[in-house]
Amino acid sequence: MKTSPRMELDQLVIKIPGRKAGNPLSLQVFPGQTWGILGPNGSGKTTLLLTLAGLKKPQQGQIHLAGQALESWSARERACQLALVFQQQEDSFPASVLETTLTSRHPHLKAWQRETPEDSLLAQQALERMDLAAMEERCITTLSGGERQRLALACLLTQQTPLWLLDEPTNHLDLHHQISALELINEKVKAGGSAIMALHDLNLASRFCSHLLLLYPDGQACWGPKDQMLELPALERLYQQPLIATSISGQKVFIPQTSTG
Ligand SMILES: Nc1ncnc2c1ncn2[C@@H]1O[C@H](COP(=O)(O)OP(=O)(O)OP(=O)(O)O)[C@@H](O)[C@H]1O
Repeated sequence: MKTSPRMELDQLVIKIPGRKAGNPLSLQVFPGQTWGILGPNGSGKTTLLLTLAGLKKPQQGQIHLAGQALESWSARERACQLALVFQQQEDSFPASVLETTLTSRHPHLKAWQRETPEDSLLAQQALERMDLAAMEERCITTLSGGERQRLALACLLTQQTPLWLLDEPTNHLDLHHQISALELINEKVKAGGSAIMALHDLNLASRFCSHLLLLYPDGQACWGPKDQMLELPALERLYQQPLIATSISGQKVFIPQTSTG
């Protein structure tokens, strides 16, 4: 049986203030795929993710989520389909780590319904997975940058959606937690989920993405399976940065060239 795309972009043009319309994006994200969005600062990665989340209107084109126009989903139904991690987490009030994680179950509950013991268990398991179990009673305003990012990932996990949209998921994370976050995403995708994430680290993109979308600051774009996208000239043009390409254990690795070599 043919698998249906989890998300489909059809001639999508995002709105970037002061920039002329970029290349229309037409691509399909299937279960089992991790798409990386690569591009320099200001190229539109966050704007694209916000547009895919339904939080910004596109300039033109269509987005389909699970076969249905994105705008036709109610906010609650949409939150059962896709979960987000964005760069700045705004906390509306000083709740505990566990309470905050539990709010990710709300899209799955009826308006009057309280969280069940199963919801609490899911939240606690997610906190455990993100090494935050010992902090579940802490007020979120006391967390460090990396701990906050891990909390955002724990919330994503607790929301239990088939699609994850992530804006620089490794932001603020130490090396161990960067890899553990990306392995979590991989695990989710291997189990039939899908992820679309903006990344600045080419080597992590090479290792953890199946597909890449390259966004240029002038609005040009190209996309496809990662092996076709990880070509030196295209990447050097993307970042305006000379690179050295090598391979370690069959994995492409890129090192920025500096004026000293
Ligand atoms: N409300 C706004 N008014 C004016 N310009 C905006 C506004 N929102 C975004 N922009 C501009 O749109 C462009 C794309 O921003 P976006 O945050 O999507 O880039 P990005 O690729 O995610 O960048 P970074 O790598 O720095 O996170 C940037 O030049 C930004 O300054």
